[in-house]
Amino acid sequence: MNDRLHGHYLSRSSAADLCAHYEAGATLFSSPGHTLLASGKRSILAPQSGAALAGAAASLLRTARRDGEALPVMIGAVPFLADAPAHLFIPEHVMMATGPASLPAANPQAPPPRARFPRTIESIPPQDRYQRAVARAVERIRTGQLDKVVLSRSLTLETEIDVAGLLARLGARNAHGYTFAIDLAPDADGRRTLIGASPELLLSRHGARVRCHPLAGSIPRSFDAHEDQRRAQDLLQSEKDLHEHALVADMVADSLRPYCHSVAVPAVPSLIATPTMWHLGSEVTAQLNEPGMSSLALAMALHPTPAVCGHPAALARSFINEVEGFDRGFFAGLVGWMDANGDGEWAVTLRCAEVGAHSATLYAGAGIVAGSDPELEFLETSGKLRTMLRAMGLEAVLEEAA
Ligand SMILES: C=C(O[C@H]1C=CC=C(C(=O)O)[C@@H]1O)C(=O)O
Repeated sequence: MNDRLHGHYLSRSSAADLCAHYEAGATLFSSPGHTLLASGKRSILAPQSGAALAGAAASLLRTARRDGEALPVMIGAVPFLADAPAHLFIPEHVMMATGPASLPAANPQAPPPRARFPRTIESIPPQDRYQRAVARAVERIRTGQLDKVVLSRSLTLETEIDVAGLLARLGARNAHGYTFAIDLAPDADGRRTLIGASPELLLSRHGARVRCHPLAGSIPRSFDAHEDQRRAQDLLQSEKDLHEHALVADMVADSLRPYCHSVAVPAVPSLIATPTMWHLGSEVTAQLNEPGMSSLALAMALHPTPAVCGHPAALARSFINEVEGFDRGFFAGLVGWMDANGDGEWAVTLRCAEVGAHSATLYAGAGIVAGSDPELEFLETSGKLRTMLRAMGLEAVLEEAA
């Protein structure tokens, strides 16, 4: 972020202060580098197709600047599907601090909150249908019709969620990731919040410096330290996971090349740990050719990567549409912010839920390649759902949902 932003527009709070001041209706985005707390909506971007989104966002930021806003920032979420409406806005007030929004007072080892068990749990698709869809995907991949597809599932819980408490716990447990709570347009039932803790940076741009950190290839963690290490080492050597990962890292690098030079991809991926999962990750760096290409424009050029859709993308998207059985909405899209210079950070919208007044819908997916095992892929999605369920104090929901 532009250093001038520290000067006037944004106050000098600590990231922990900002997280502590979050209340339902505000918007917070936190990365390892920056935390932004926004309130009010000065202007909301009108619905746009994916191709027109970045241009319209830049133009709204220019208008805000012309109207006297010294350093406007746009924040919000873009859905998985290019033709579904994004929710991006310029807030009335933004406070920004350096560093992630982990609350020192919130101990990651502390017992989870005592939550009331949901009145109903709806799993779409249920386990048997999810596993059949994986088996069908594997067959298509083996016959050469697809290389990879990401199949996901959703879990809708009828329950009331304390969004501020949930955000504080997510921030405390995922300080290395991207924690967010985006106030969405309310529906007939009231306020809706997109909340989560994603481990995956789609793209950041600061001046000419561009960074992406694609993840793909995963295994759930174990409470047993020895077993946990064994799983991590297996993942690093798994041919299936290395192939699944390479499809994403190569595609990210190829998508940057028309706009960037010095695109660097590590020769081998490294291990990335979240409290519930091990992942393979590659930090891709590049230098931007055209200063006019904003972080959102670049992010949209990458989206959807094979970490959330598949390869080839159009075929994977139509297979997802055929078999998943629910609307992904903002899940597997992007979430983040951008300033009027085009600098910004966009994370992949993962390990998240859309929370309404009386229900929450959680999402998780897994990348399917030729070597995928349907039951292991289902267990992988359960591991990913644990990020949200553990912070909600509702891990027991997984047994019920299976
Ligand atoms: C689709 C998800 O994860 C993606 C990101 C990291 C690893 C993934 C995997 O190994 O399948 C997925 O591609 C999710 O968390 O719901």
